[in-house]
Amino acid sequence: MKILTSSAMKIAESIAVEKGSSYMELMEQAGKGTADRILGLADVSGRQVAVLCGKGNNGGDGLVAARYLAEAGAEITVIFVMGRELSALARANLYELEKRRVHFLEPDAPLTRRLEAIRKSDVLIDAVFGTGFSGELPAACKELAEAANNSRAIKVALDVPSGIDCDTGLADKDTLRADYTYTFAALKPAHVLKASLPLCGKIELIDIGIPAADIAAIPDGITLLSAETAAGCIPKRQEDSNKGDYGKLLNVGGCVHMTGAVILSTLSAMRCGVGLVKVAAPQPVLSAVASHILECIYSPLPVSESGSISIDGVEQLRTEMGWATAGLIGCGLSVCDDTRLLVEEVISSFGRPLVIDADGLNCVAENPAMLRKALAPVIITPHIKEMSRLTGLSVEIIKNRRFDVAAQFAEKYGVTVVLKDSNTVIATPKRELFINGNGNSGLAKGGSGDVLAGVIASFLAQGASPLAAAVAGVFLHAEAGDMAAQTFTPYAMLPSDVIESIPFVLKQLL
Ligand SMILES: NC(=O)C1=CN([C@@H]2O[C@H](COP(=O)(O)OP(=O)(O)OC[C@H]3O[C@@H](n4cnc5c(N)ncnc54)[C@H](OP(=O)(O)O)[C@@H]3O)[C@@H](O)[C@H]2O)[C@@H](O)CC1
Ligand SMILES: Nc1ncnc2c1ncn2[C@@H]1O[C@H](COP(=O)(O)OP(=O)(O)O)[C@@H](O)[C@H]1O
Ligand SMILES: [K+]
Repeated sequence: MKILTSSAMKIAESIAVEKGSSYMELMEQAGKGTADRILGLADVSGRQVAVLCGKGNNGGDGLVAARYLAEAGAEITVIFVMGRELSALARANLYELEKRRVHFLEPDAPLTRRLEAIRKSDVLIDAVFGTGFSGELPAACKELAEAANNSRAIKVALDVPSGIDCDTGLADKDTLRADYTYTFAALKPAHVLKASLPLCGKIELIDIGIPAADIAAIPDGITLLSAETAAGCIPKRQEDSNKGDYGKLLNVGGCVHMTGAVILSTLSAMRCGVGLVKVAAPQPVLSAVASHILECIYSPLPVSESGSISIDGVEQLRTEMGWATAGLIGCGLSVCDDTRLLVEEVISSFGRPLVIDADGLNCVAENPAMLRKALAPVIITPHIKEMSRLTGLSVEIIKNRRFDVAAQFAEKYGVTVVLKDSNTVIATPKRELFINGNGNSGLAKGGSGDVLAGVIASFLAQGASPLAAAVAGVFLHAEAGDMAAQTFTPYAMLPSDVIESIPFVLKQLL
């Protein structure tokens, strides 16, 4: 399913108009679709319906819905929240509505009357702001928000609850909380982002006459990951095969202070079907790996004074790179002069697809241009803070502009970006964008990212394209997290439980 930002939505709108629809017709469909849904929820005849109406086209949608609900016998009160100077489309629909028996509470009506109308409403339609909103709710809206949020009415938000920026999911603390959000033509990022999702109630998509094929063709659309898409990206297995057919993954990482990361990524890679994993790590780390995993093989590397892989291991690493079909570097690696040099060496001389995670990325951060030296595709898997180090942008900017930041980095350095967060975003060098909606707060624990890196690297080693490996990996990892949370709760689940859940999720997907 395609998700459209506010600007992409405008493109969809203009394409629809070029093809013969009109802005007025689109608004009519949005308002009528809303009224139909409300009539499916409740018999409104003789009941109180309050419409909180803004100045823009979101308000216009509310006025159209009010007209249809008035025809169904509802007692309508329109409350002008932001004044009466409406957009041209909204104004035309206000003119139509004025011909009906409808109460209008003018902007200068006493606050008590407006609050009373909200309190006694059976259905409350939030048509103050839609895709045009950003920033903070104005005072005029805030003074009604509390009454709206405490109202016993069925609360229906048009497009997005007012107070939410539909592109970033940023929500004003006084956002009008909806029981239902009816959104038009396509979901917007706020309907998926975990910051705003809980404020939307039940989200329903209303067809306003823009064909799905046109929505799918919008170049700036963001694809929401689904089980079906992920399943299609998992490499196939043949009965007549041997371990050599499923790839050889070289997992370079670990230091004496961090032994668990490389264990988690190796285990998760093995659970996802790779034929062989070789762990290239300092000797003391390999002892820990050996006590946890029976099935992988080892390449013991010399240890530097700080307990990391020493640069003296570079020749051995070059030999191992010749053996592998894909690589993973960074889990528990640590950042020091030796590892920085090693990471640059691996990027510039490994001729196979490579996943760079965690400290591998921190080693790259000083000079991301080294990514351009890669001889084969690279996937980077930064969390927001690591992306901040890579780009020099603040965490806040990255969170608020996650699609642009991921897409621009992917394009600039020719890598596939897996920007991890409560909603992970995938961006390719061709500006394709994906977002993940599943997963839970139980994944917000040290080690979860190592599990994901192993999953993606495993698919890559088996021959999946970088995009397919990222799509399958991100979805499967979050789904395994959801399964682990069901058994253990988000509090108690551990990254190792996520690995234990992988087989069951694979069984469902395949
Ligand atoms: N796209 C489509 O296909 C279709 C779209 N449709 C509908 O149109 C909606 C989009 O309409 P829209 O563009 O008129 O914007 P909308 O959300 O009504 O608000 C704009 C107003 O809010 C203001 N404003 C913003 N932030 C503010 C703040 N912090 N504090 C105060 N004011 C603030 C902003 O002011 P400005 O920034 O311009 O000064 C402007 O006056 C969309 O969500 C859907 O419901 C449907 O009809 C079907 C077809
Ligand atoms: N609240 C959340 N909801 C869903 N997924 C989450 C949440 N918090 C973290 N995750 C996921 O968990 C993983 C955490 O990765 P990371 O922060 O790199 O962990 P570590 O480096 O400790 O292994 C990422 O895949 C991220 O998408
Ligand atoms: K709204």
